Amino acid sequence: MFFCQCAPVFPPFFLSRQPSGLCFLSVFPPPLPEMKEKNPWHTPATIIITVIGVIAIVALVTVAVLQNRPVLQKYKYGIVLDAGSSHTALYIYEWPAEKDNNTGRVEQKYSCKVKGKGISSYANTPEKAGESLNECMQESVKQVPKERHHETPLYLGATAGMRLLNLENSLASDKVFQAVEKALQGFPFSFQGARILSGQEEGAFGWVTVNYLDDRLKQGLETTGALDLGGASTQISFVSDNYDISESPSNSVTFRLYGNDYNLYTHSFLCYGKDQALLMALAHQTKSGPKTIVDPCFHPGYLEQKQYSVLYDSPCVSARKPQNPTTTFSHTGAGNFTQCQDVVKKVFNFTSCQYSRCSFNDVFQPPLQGTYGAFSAYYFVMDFLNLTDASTPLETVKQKLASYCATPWNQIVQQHPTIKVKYLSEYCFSGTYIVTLLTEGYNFTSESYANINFIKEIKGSDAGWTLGYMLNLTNMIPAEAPDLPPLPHAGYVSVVTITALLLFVLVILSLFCFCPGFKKQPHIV
Ligand SMILES: O=c1ccn([C@@H]2O[C@H](COP(=O)(O)OP(=O)(O)O)[C@@H](O)[C@H]2O)c(=O)[nH]1
Repeated sequence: MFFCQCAPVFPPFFLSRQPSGLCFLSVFPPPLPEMKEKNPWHTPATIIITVIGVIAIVALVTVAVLQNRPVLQKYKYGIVLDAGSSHTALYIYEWPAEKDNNTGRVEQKYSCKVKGKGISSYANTPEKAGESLNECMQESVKQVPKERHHETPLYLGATAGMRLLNLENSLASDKVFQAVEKALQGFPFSFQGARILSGQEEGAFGWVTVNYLDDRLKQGLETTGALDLGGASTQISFVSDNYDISESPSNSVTFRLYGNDYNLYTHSFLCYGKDQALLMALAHQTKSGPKTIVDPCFHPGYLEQKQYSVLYDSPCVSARKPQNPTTTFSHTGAGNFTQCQDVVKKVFNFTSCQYSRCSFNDVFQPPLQGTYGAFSAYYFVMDFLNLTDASTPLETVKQKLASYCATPWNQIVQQHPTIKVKYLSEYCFSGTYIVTLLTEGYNFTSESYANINFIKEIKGSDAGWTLGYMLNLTNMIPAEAPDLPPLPHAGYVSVVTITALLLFVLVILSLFCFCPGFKKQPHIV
């Protein structure tokens, strides 16, 4: 055997012996004996487990997501027409279709103010009452998806204007309803009828609306009282712990909503809406049929010729019509808040009370309690006067009103060129009436006045009786609290995902710890 003794050399050169036995000088090192590192994670068992694990997790999470995925949201709708004394308003409500019996939140989608006056003003031309609704109704047809038209309930509720017309002339009131029903039946909705709401319903449904929108009913929180001021009537509704129903059962409305019992005090004062109250205040000043009245509730410099026949054309004042008055009278303003309050106080009867306590006109009222939402004309008037801020003390409200009433009429007209003169002229009276009704009438003090919030809407839905009315007629508020899933959708998916991942990690760890093959160090073959 011939051996080539390769002499040692210095790097970076190497000597390598070829199979022929010859030695070569090279810059490459001679190959080492073959070294193969085996990764234990690359065993077939691990790969199969990993693939199965990943597939299982993906499948689990997919099923969880798909099973509980909120289906493409579909909505249901309801339409309510509020036929008030001064105007009619239409509201469309919507709610998630799959939750219409309990948990779904009903929201106002659209509102439309009907042009012209309230339906009661069409007593002599009833067909026009129906026609007046067409524009808003046609818009509703566009607002509600076509496939929902036939199942969308449509209600018309009339309030104090129609209550008064019904008292005055029930035949005329029936004809107005016939015309309105005929018009509404011509639309593709599910018309559920037109009717006059009782004052108690108006008060109670206004209370339901406010507390529903505030989420107080579902959560069983202390409720908010509701103060509604219309043109022809006004309502006060609240829960009082000290309300003994037996003292005045006619003021009590009981509800069981979401598993809670409510004993609501409510009263509606017909003729004490701000328009009828103004007529009553004028009637007090024109008892003797004068040619001129100097009215402290109108601005200095205000002057308007008014007809006695128009002034007394309402059941709220007709009985007080003076004997043989002139045809017209001059209505001039004096702009004095304190004197205006004295005039306003005359429309209330504070002297007789057959109960332990009263508001006015011998009407029982339990002690005031909690906070109140004051809406409709309460809001319109106080918003115009810039007095909606709940932090404004009652004394400041009175001072601001006094200053506003004393402002000369020509200055007021100049400052508000876009507001109709008729409405503009009445804000001094309306503001004074609101403060007097709340303090002298309902007994709010300087302290409790701070609990009144003047509101137009809550979370995008108007405050008023219409939403509560629809919720009631569609059984949308259950008597008992609905059984809710313990977790919301997102929470459910998260829990399933995290649990699946934990399980996977656990399986891999246990394989690693308990299967000896997984512990082997890399080995050299
Ligand atoms: O944008 C508005 C809408 C209404 N009002 C007044 O608010 C009262 C609302 O009365 P509604 O017709 O609702 O009367 P109801 O039938 O409830 O007595 C009337 O005095 C209206 O003049 C207002 O000042 N601004």
